[in-house]
Amino acid sequence: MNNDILKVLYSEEDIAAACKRLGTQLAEDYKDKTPLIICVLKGAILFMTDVIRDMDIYATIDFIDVSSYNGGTASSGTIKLLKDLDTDVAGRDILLVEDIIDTGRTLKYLEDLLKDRNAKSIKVCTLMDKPSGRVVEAKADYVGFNVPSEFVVGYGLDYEEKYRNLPYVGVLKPSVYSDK
Ligand SMILES: O=P(O)(O)OC[C@H]1O[C@H](OP(=O)(O)OP(=O)(O)O)[C@H](O)[C@@H]1O
Ligand code: HPA
Repeated sequence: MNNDILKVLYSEEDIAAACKRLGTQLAEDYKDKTPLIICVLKGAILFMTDVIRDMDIYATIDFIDVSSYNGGTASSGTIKLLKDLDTDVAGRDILLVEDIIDTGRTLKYLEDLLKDRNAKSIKVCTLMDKPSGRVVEAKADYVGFNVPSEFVVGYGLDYEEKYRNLPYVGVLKPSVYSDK
């Protein structure tokens, strides 16, 4: 699997430092609240489980599974809700945890859903933000890295459902795509 990687963008050490920085800031900002931390599956699974370790506050967690890339490198434009939350979000302070914001469509879909369900507040923490990909307006409150205009994999992010278990974020060799 490592042989498919052209270059590493963010190493394990880079990611650990970002998690510590963000987790510490989030703990400070939410110290007087008990937020509901929502992990957006599947991509955010590694990031969410790492960043919450640096948050010494009371919080509850839940998971929602939405998909629009269907394993490929481009957004289909249609967000499918694959698994809904178990928690009632009405009146809750929500922290959405994402791996990446690209076109912004997923985030817009989730924010609309949470507003419809009367969440008290909604903030967004993303490991990566790719502003060059934006199609709809979407903004994160906490960002680990601003990424260049490249398709990235690893640390939760996939290509054809693979590479999620890489401990770093990188870019695939072109041959991985053209071999198909
Ligand atoms: O800003 P956008 O263009 O909407 O892209 C961001 C979303 O795309 C990816 O999810 P994906 O649909 O690939 O599902 P996955 O997390 O299960 O891989 C990623 O995990 C984000 O949730
Ligand atoms: O660059 C990306 N990589 C993997 N999944 C994604 N979903 C949106 N952008 C990306």
